[in-house]
Amino acid sequence: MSSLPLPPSLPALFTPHLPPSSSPPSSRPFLTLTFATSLDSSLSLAPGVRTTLSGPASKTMTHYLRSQHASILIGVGTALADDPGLNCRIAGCASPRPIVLDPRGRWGFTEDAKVLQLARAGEGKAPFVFVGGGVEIDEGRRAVLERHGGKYVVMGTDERGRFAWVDVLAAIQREGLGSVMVEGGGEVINSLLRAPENELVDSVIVTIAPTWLGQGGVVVSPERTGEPVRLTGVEWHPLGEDIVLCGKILR
Ligand SMILES: NC(=O)c1ccc[n+]([C@@H]2O[C@H](COP(=O)([O-])OP(=O)(O)OC[C@H]3O[C@@H](n4cnc5c(N)ncnc54)[C@H](O)[C@@H]3O)[C@@H](O)[C@H]2O)c1
Ligand SMILES: Nc1nc(=O)c(N)c(NC[C@H](O)[C@H](O)[C@H](O)COP(=O)(O)O)[nH]1
Repeated sequence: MSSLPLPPSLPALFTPHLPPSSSPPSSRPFLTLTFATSLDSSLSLAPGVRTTLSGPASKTMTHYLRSQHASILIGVGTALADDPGLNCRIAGCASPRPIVLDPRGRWGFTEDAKVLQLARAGEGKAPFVFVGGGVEIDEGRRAVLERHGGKYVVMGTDERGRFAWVDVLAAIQREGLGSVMVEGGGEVINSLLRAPENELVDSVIVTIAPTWLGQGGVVVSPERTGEPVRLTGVEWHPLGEDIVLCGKILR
């Protein structure tokens, strides 16, 4: 796969918003929430539809962000819709460990999944798939995953069949992964932006693309469980025709 050139100015712009390179041991991983949105707050044209929003410059930034995290997390809806690679395509950069939240065991991947193709080629890592305790794991699929260096991680779920975010972060920490870049999709982002879960978010980096996707898209708009969620310490960085918003959630 062709690699993306890293503009020399990019790292300095984003370093203040990324996991510190050396820090005292922490009780949970550093969490960066990052995604690309349209002007009408959509992530994609419809659930299950892969939709390109980032232009080339902000896409390179996303790959740089991937290189700066130990892990990258998506929901199974994104795994099913996008068949993502979840690696870093900047030459010489380390790829993060993909984590897929799949509480009901819906992800029926084969070894043709892009993330596994990349792992086989040494261009990425195989995923850790977090499944709910009640899921009957297909042994063939478990073997495929483990052959590539991935695995299933079994987790408890709440009455709605969800994982608690504190449990997700504790499991990531147990795997020795000190940081996580949460990339989407809609359910994952909205469940993390609501209070009190948003206390777990250390940094927010949003690419805003100059387009309206129209009604019917997968929208970022968290359930209102407290005060409006506002960013502070904000920086706006134009990248190509997009603008990238960085900040921290105001406590
Ligand atoms: N523009 C972007 O940056 C971006 C990023 C990612 C995905 N997307 C798009 O978003 C769409 C997918 O979004 P979506 O909302 O359908 O799916 P999603 O990726 O958020 O996955 C939803 C599923 O993840 C699991 N999940 C989510 N939160 C959980 C929690 N707290 N505990 C346990 N499980 C949890 C559940 O099984 C849920 O059904 C796709 O169209 C994709 O292309 C866009
Ligand atoms: N930054 C960003 N801009 C976009 O326009 C877009 N659609 C995504 N979507 C994020 C989601 O996690 C996708 O699944 C991966 O972007 C798939 O991409 P890869 O195959 O891993 O390169 N992310």
